[in-house]
Amino acid sequence: MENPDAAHLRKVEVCLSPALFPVYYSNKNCVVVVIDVFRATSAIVTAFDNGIKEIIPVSSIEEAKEYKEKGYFVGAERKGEIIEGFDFGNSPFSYMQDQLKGQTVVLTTTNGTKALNRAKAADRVIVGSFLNLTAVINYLREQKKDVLLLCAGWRDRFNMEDTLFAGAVVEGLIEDPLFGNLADSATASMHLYQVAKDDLNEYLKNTSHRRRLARLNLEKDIAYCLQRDISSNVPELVGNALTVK
Ligand SMILES: O=C(O)[C@H](CS(=O)(=O)O)OP(=O)(O)O
Ligand SMILES: [Mg+2]
Repeated sequence: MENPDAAHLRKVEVCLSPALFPVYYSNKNCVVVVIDVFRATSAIVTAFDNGIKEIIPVSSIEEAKEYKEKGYFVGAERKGEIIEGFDFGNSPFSYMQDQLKGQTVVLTTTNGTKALNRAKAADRVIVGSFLNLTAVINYLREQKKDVLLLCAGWRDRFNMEDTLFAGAVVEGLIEDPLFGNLADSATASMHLYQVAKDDLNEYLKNTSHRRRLARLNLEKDIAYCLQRDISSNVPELVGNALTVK
């Protein structure tokens, strides 16, 4: 493909924490990719792979309780653990159950669902994880819009795993010269991914979230979430619910 006119190049930016969400992307003709690799967005992608109809992300435990009282299946997690009284937390393995096929599920998590709600103001909001990496890149290349990769991070702070995924998407996007307007955050994330990509598991061994989940005996979840391209689903926020086409 020929190099497009510089004036028409698409912007690609990485937002390293929901607290830094740039106003520029609110109500704008762009795609926001919400990223919470450990574990919310990996669980969401897995849920759709298992035939769940839709997921309603909510920020607070109170909202989740209201849905629970109405009879919905509700996943609720804080600090890596299932909140008492709910059906499950945010382990991808919880979303592989047959009883969830065709169902609406409500989800609240420490970081991921908050980032999703923060992104709502944008024109299009999709969900990314290593599980659907190439599907996300292909979606963005088809849309040809500006791209914001929003890392859920941890409690409004930077984390490594979400930034690495953002870097992987940037690396995939720049094969198309249209995506030639990279913010410094996009270039830095891509360079980080290029250092880590041959052994993500090893590179992430001494990171904060990894230590937190390892303490909770969630190594199996980590190994699952670091698989690349096992899903072709790209969940998209339509109204207040995530669905797939
Ligand atoms: O369980 C997770 O994966 C995390 C919990 S923690 O607060 O980072 O320990 O939640 P998430 O919202 O999926 O980042
Ligand atoms: Mg996380």
